[in-house]
Amino acid sequence: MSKVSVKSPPTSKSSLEKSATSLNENDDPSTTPDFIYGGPFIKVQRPEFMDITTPINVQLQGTYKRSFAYHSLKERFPVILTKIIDYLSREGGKVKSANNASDEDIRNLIEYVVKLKNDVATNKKYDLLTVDTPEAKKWNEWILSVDSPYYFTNTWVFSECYVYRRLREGCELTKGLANFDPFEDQKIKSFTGSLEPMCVVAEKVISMMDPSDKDKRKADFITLLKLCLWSNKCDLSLSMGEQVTLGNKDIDASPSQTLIDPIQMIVDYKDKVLVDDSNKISDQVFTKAENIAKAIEANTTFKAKCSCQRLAGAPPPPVRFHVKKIPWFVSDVTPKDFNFVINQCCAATFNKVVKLPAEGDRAEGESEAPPTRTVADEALKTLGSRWAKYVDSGAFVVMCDDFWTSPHVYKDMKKYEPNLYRKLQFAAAILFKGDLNYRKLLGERNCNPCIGFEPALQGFIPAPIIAVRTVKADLICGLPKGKWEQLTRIDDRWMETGNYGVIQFCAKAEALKVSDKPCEQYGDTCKDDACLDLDIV
Ligand SMILES: O=P(O)(O)OC[C@H]1O[C@](O)(CO)[C@@H](O)[C@@H]1O
Repeated sequence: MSKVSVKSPPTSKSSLEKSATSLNENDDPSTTPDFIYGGPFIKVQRPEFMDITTPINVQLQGTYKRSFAYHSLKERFPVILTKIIDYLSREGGKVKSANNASDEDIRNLIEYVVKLKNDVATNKKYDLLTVDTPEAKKWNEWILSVDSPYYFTNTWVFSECYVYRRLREGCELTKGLANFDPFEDQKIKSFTGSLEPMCVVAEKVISMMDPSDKDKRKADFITLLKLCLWSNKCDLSLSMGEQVTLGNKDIDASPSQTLIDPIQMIVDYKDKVLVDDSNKISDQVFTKAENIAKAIEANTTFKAKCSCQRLAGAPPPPVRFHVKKIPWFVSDVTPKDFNFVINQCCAATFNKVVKLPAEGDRAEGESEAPPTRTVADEALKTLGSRWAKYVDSGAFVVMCDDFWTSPHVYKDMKKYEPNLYRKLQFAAAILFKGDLNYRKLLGERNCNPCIGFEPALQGFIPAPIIAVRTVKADLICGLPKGKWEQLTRIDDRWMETGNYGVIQFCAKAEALKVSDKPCEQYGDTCKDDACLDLDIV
């Protein structure tokens, strides 16, 4: 079996530049240098830090001291960055030999991350990026265009994305660590620590591949959506790098542990799904899929058309995975991670006898030995091989557009990346997984939790949108009246835990208009004759 390999993009490097003035939350704005330079009578207007949660209809930001943005910038980022510093200090030898790097590279990167950590914690001004790439130049334009270029007083999503982009620059500026992934070790541990639930899920997925009737296929699709939802709990940025296994049990070799069964977890967590559009999604995707299948059988020539009726090029392949070009939010997938997962599944070795939970009222330890189950790697290896074939045949395509690692929210894609918006228009549906995607779908705006999903998207609907998200940040939409208040009364931090989820769907689609941005090739908008694929972001 040839190893799967989707290409990673090139990187480049240059020297570091320093600049900083800072506003600390305890500083009195009237005594900061800007006030003095501005002359004794020109008061510098800066957003104050307020001891409140994020107000309704404003963007998440670190100045609200009871917000998750403030907690993340003040408490979580130092932990995430300290883990990298500790790892480089402890495992520098391993990192050096794996990357053909020098002691100086390790020292420079540690120094860079220490400065970054201090800059975030003390609310320094953003530094400009100094690597000389077109993408870095775009970042500098964005940095120079924000109203308040400080970690706590700019939107949280910009500051958070900026920190991960700076981490990348720290690697790019070294000689030997240009391709080093500071989160690789944590991601590998997370994978190997999840082999048991993955083997359990693989057996279920393999069973779905047998020929079956439409109702069973739709039910299976809904099961896959819910597996996608709850696997999102395994997010290393939320856990700050601590290993998270589904079912939250330490996995050890002895059979004393009961089975970690994500399929059962879907049932157990049923009431935690606050919005469940999975039936509507399943209907929409199946209808589209059947139309495509009929068209293919009838040898239809799929044409992607501009509204000027000229061909806009061959339609895209069926399934597209939009991954991240650089290491991002700790557990986000890069092309290298995509290859790793498929190759590791193909070569998985796992075999364990686990106890099944005691049934009925028979307490554990009664005379009969509790039932057990052998969890083995066969199904996972079969699935891995099938996925490898899909990559080789082009049925799976991996893409990593710069836009996904930019600080922009999705309603601004038409402005910053209209061709990506246009590419997405071909899709039967676009599945956005995760909390950061959800924040960007909602424009990082703490909207009224009861407004519908479509209005919350603020015009970002290149194709039908599916959002599958465990709730990890303080914004949400589509809740039934009173639900938000009910959950907040029980636990006012419920939105930061990952213990609740939504599966939301907007069936509408809105192609780029000429007023948005003419098609570069044909001076008009592109429309597609047939939706061919599912985009997974
Ligand atoms: O992997 P996901 O689900 O996008 O999680 C990333 C999200 O998790 C956090 O890192 C922690 O809540 C957020 O800052 C970010 O929105």
